Amino acid sequence: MLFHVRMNVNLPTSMPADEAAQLKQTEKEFSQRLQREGKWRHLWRIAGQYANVSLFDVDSVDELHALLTALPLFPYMQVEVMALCRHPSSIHEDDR
Ligand SMILES: O=C(O)CC1=CCC(=O)O1
Repeated sequence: MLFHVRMNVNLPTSMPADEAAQLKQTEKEFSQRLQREGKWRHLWRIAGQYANVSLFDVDSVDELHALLTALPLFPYMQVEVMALCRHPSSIHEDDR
């Protein structure tokens, strides 16, 4: 199942710089593991914003929820999810 996910990150300005850097590093390692596993298919920065657009390929909504809520930055994110299905005109066989 494919999901388009937008994540807006809002770290508190009061957070110490070393704590923010550690969180971002842990987030990076977590997301790169999921990318290598094929669960996090694409990850793009939204230009000019501390936000990303991602494509997840998971087995269920429950799995997506578990992955998103396990993100180290999750407590500081606003997350929007759109479920995707195959477009009849798509030429990409893996669009499902
Ligand atoms: O920087 C972000 O957009 C938040 C994030 C998600 C995965 C990652 O490595 O950083």
